[in-house]
Amino acid sequence: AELDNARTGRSCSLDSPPTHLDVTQKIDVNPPKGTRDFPPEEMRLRNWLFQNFREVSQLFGFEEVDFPVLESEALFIRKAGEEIRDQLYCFEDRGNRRVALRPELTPSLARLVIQKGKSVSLPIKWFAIGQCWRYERMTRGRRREHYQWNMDIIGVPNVTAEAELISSIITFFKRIGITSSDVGFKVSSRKVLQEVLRRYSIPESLFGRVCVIIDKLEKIPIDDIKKELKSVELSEDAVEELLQILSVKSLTKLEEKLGSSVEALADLKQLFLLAEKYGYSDWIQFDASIVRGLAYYTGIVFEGFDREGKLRAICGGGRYDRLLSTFGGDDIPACGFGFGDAVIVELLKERGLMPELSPQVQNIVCSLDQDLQSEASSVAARLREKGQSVDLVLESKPLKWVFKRAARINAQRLIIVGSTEWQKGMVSVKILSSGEQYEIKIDELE
Ligand SMILES: CC(=O)Nc1cnc2ccccc2c1
Repeated sequence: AELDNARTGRSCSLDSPPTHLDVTQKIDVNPPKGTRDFPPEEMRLRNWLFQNFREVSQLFGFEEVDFPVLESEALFIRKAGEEIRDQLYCFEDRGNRRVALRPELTPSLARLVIQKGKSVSLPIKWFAIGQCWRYERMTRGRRREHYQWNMDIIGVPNVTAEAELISSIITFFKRIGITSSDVGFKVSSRKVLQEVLRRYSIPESLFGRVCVIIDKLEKIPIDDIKKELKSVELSEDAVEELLQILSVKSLTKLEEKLGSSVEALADLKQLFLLAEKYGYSDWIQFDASIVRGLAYYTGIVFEGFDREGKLRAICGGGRYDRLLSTFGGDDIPACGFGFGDAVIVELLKERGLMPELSPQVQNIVCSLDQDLQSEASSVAARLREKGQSVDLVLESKPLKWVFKRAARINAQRLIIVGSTEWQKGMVSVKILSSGEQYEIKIDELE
């Protein structure tokens, strides 16, 4: 059976994990290709970033949610030629189920909204911070995982929802020192594309695919774009008109081209008016070429970009009014955004805005005398009961060693349990920043 299991690959490589007696070859201590460890310093930066994500989400009254990193593959099978589909980290589990590591959070959120159905009242305002995965050939040496912050508003049809989402991202940027001279938002609406396709009687069913192709503008040669558009039966004229419209950079020009009756125009005008009222007009600009690469967007789309043009999009989002109904749910309007943990760090480095995060501990407690180790433990316990953080030195070490460690962990106070002081029911304290030193009764210590 064991051999059989091993052959079919049903069991992991070893039935029992190697014990200390089994070590023959050294294991690879690096994490799997395209993935990262988070040692303390990197973890402090990640926690700082996520804390800001959380505080902004709560400032906007959003509730936190989360979902399994593993989902049914069916959640992400969209036939629109999206890159996210080509790189799906999917496999067959031991129960022969097709599953995937989530490449994004929105489909899981949609699934949970439908599952909750009538038991949650609209509008829903949820946020999540979750690890997302992709499997791409390591030829490109890119990462296979990243963390995404998502905020979504479900059940609000008008653009006040998109205006609110953009406001929350700007609030985040401001909190970490990024201004509208560092970053802007390109805003458009897919209803512009929809209108052009309608005028050339292109079937609605091709809408998602056309958007995915258009999103590759500036990423692949224009001729390939034209070829791909032709492959979805767009006529020469339709392609020309499409590319014409996409180069429009002002709402007035758009109105000239499309006429004032188009819904896209009304949405965009209202969004820019709301931006004015929020006070973030200088952060956003209309740019018809913005379509985003996810097939399910149906209306306003936006992306945060670095004005120096060195980095890839920082974040992006938009309206996806049809996603819930494609999952068999009711026709509920929805919009949201995703904000990755990679480009933002590059931007902070570029702008010299990386935070100085060092480990902090209030006390380091040690005993200089082997027999007083347990007394040191009781002092540590006492301080911790009072909510004081303590790094307890767990084996007898020379004072020089303790000072070195105290400096490394940034301890504020050194508490020494020494026999002479202990006889008097006291310990000696040293404030490491000032060097001030004094003795204190144990039960006065706090
Ligand atoms: C810059 C970066 O790490 N991007 C990235 C990394 N991993 C991903 C994984 C899933 C989907 C998108 C991803 C995007």
